[in-house]
Amino acid sequence: MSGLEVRGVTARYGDNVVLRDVDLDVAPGTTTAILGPSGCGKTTLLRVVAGFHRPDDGRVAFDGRPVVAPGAWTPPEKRGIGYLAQEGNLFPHLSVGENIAFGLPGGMRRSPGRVEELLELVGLPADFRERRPDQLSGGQQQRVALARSLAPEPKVMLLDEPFSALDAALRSSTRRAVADALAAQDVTVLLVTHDQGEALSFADQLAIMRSGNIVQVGPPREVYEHPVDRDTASFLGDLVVVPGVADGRVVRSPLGTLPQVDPKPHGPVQVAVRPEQLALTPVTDDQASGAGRIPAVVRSTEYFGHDVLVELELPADPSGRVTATVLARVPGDGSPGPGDQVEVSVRGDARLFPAASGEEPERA
Ligand SMILES: Nc1ncnc2c1ncn2[C@@H]1O[C@H](COP(=O)(O)OP(=O)(O)OP(=O)(O)O)[C@@H](O)[C@H]1O
Repeated sequence: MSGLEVRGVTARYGDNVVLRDVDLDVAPGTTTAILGPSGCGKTTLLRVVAGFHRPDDGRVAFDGRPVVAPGAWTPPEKRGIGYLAQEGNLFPHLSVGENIAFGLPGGMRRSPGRVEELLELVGLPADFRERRPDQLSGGQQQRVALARSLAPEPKVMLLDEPFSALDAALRSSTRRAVADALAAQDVTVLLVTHDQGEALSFADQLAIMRSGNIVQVGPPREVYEHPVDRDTASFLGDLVVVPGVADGRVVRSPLGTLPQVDPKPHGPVQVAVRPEQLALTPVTDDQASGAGRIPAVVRSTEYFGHDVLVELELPADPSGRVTATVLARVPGDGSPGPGDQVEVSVRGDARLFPAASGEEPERA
């Protein structure tokens, strides 16, 4: 049984169909991130689950109990959900304690000590109870808003871009505090985001959405390493793509001859790897070229501290023509500089996608 089950949900605004036959299962007590470009329907899906938008078709069930189905409709306030949006929307005239107590059935008097418990759950000291929201940082405000939404002990928690208003440093510490609090409550979580790193690090399951459809669902690592198509692959992070020719056993490309993993197409393909899959070895005059390594020249570098993006030209063809320009991501210390000769090798598996129409494959 799923903590949250979405089946065949179709939804529209007027004539504009924004969800098309969406299916999604979230196991009880786990977190699923929905990731997709702006306007693909993420928030609408959250609104359907919450009961703020009625779908045209399909069903939604919590712990096997339908809340939307043909002939069944549970209003939002009876669904047992918590909702945390981008701005926590705390009541500015109430103290932190009063804000949290607002979410408690019967208020603070009925549940003595519960406000302090919830503050501790979200990693804030008990004396924050007396503060006003404007005496808190953005991240602390989001934690209080989370404590307020967790107060009624929801079964399902919906998070709509809850960290996007925070700066980078606050975002990662708030994200960790929120993840810990949610894990301790054993709540089923649906997170909407268009931050790839957030989706990959926060969730147990990742659902990629495009134009109202879920195109891939799986553990974050699997989706990152085995994306179903090129759009999904590039949406999740930098991608190096070169043309290649596959024979069912190996694929030949400017990145060398690489073993084929499933699927095993024949003929022209696009060969895709992540920049961090490209390993660089410096070339010295007295050194013979290593097996499986492709000579390349560094065109430029971009320094990010923890790593460096190295732009490389692969002059593999005998005429000296540049066959491809690719990016490698290497550790920040001791990376090569512009004009350096290096050798490139591919670590791990390359993904193969159908050749772009009209593109002539180049043979390495
Ligand atoms: N209340 C509304 N009335 C009419 N159209 C709407 C309404 N809300 C959203 N839409 C449209 O529905 C589509 C999906 O919107 P939705 O907000 O679900 O996308 P999203 O993936 O959450 O986008 P974003 O990441 O930008 O928040 C968009 O084309 C949007 O313009």
